[in-house]
Amino acid sequence: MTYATQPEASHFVNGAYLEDKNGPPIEVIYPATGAVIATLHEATPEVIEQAISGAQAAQVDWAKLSGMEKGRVLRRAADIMRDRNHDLSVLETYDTGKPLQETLVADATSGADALEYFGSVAAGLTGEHIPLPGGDWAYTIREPLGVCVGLGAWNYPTQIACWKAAPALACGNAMVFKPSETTPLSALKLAEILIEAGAPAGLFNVVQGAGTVGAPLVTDPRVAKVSLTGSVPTGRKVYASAAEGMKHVTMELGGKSPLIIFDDASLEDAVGGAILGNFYSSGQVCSNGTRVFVQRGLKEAFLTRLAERTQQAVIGDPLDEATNFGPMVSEGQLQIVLNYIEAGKADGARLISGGHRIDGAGCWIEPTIFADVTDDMTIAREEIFGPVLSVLDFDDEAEVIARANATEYGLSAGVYTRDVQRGHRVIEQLQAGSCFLNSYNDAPVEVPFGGVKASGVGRENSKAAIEHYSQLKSVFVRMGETEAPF
Ligand SMILES: NC(=O)C1=CN([C@@H]2O[C@H](COP(=O)(O)OP(=O)(O)OC[C@H]3O[C@@H](n4cnc5c(N)ncnc54)[C@H](O)[C@@H]3O)[C@@H](O)[C@H]2O)C=CC1
Repeated sequence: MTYATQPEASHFVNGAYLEDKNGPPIEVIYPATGAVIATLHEATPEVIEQAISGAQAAQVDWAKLSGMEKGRVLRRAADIMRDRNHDLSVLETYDTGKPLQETLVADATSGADALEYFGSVAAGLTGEHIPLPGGDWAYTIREPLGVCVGLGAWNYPTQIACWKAAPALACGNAMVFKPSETTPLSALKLAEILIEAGAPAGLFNVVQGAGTVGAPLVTDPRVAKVSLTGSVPTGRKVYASAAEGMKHVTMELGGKSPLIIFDDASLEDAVGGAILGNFYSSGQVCSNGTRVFVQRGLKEAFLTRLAERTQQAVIGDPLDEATNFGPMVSEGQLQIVLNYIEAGKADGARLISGGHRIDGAGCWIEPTIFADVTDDMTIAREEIFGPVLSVLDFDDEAEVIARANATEYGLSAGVYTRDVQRGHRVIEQLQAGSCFLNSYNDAPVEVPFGGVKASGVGRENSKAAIEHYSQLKSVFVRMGETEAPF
């Protein structure tokens, strides 16, 4: 790797690295070993001020560029990211602990897709012409919002930064991005790359810190929009505080998504979907299908095959490309997951495999499968955000739809069946923003992504994201005389 894990400085503001050691230190831990790989500092009020005022200044000139010009910068950034995918992936593995086998294909590459996609749509962002009676007409102008704030979670740091920056910048906004304090490294690389690609200084800034740094970003009157990827409790706080300032929001929050497997499903595909939807990124994926409803006829065969395939997980050095199951992101998250496993046992769920911390340094936990889980158990109700798969039994379609929807969340849902009509019929009734039929956890940039109910507001990716980073000005044009009553 050519990148050092210790960045040049903690923040990236106004086109350059910026340090202010007066902020409390943030130790970055490599979760596979527990080693401290970098020390950064939380942003002080002075750093936050520089970032917001720099973004505000940069946004004015950036907005004046044509869509073609803006798009060209984003597409160049996408190319640079792809060229450096290997080094960026290694850095992401150090930051998160996710195996290199995953980060090589799902992080910087997904970020590059977003930059390329929104770089390509930028030139097509126009208003419309609206003919009116009597020869009058109106037109609309699609305008940027101004300075946008992005707040990231720790599970997909590069992807989250790009999914927010790319549509924001394509629409003519500037951004101040605050990564999760657990994974602060990779967003800095995006900031460097955007400058290299020709973005003006101040257009995309990175400031470090926890909620104490996020909160003043959200309330700053110069900020027009806040996009958060995080938990539901944080979402409630950030949404409420953004509402005070009547700001636009995008909320990409947590889930407890159902994965419904009918007994006519392809067993191998259904088991594959359950593995993807529970153990990829060691279960630290918001859209995971953690309530696996299996129709009773397939239950025992499903459990047997799932346990067999889970035994084949290659758990080990995340930098070894053969490894496909890594550690939890942090000791704190590990303890949360272990507590949920204890709750599952205490509630009477049947432990099929896993269930323990893996001895040694780092934050390792076994991929864990529970069977005979019932709807009222804690592990079936609360988001665990770790490799804990719960199998629930069901008999018929209407019953499973009602049970799948009986949650405050609504991020994702999956259905495995060979009956095409049933597949679509069931999905139509599921309360979820992103649904999968005979698949799980796909997130291509062309497709809208986001939740319903407590799982979120707004959509990322696709043309839908444009609506969340721009606003329309309507201009009415009268061609005749102005008629007034007196
Ligand atoms: N729907 C989606 O697209 C995704 C959702 N998530 C969700 O994220 C959660 C895990 O990530 P975490 O980092 O633990 O989430 P978190 O909610 O603890 O933090 C998210 C971000 O918000 C910041 N923050 C916390 N309090 C704040 C406040 N009062 N004001 C402003 N900013 C504040 C944090 O520093 C962090 O950058 C899970 O619930 C997961 O489901 C994760 C990935 C994708």
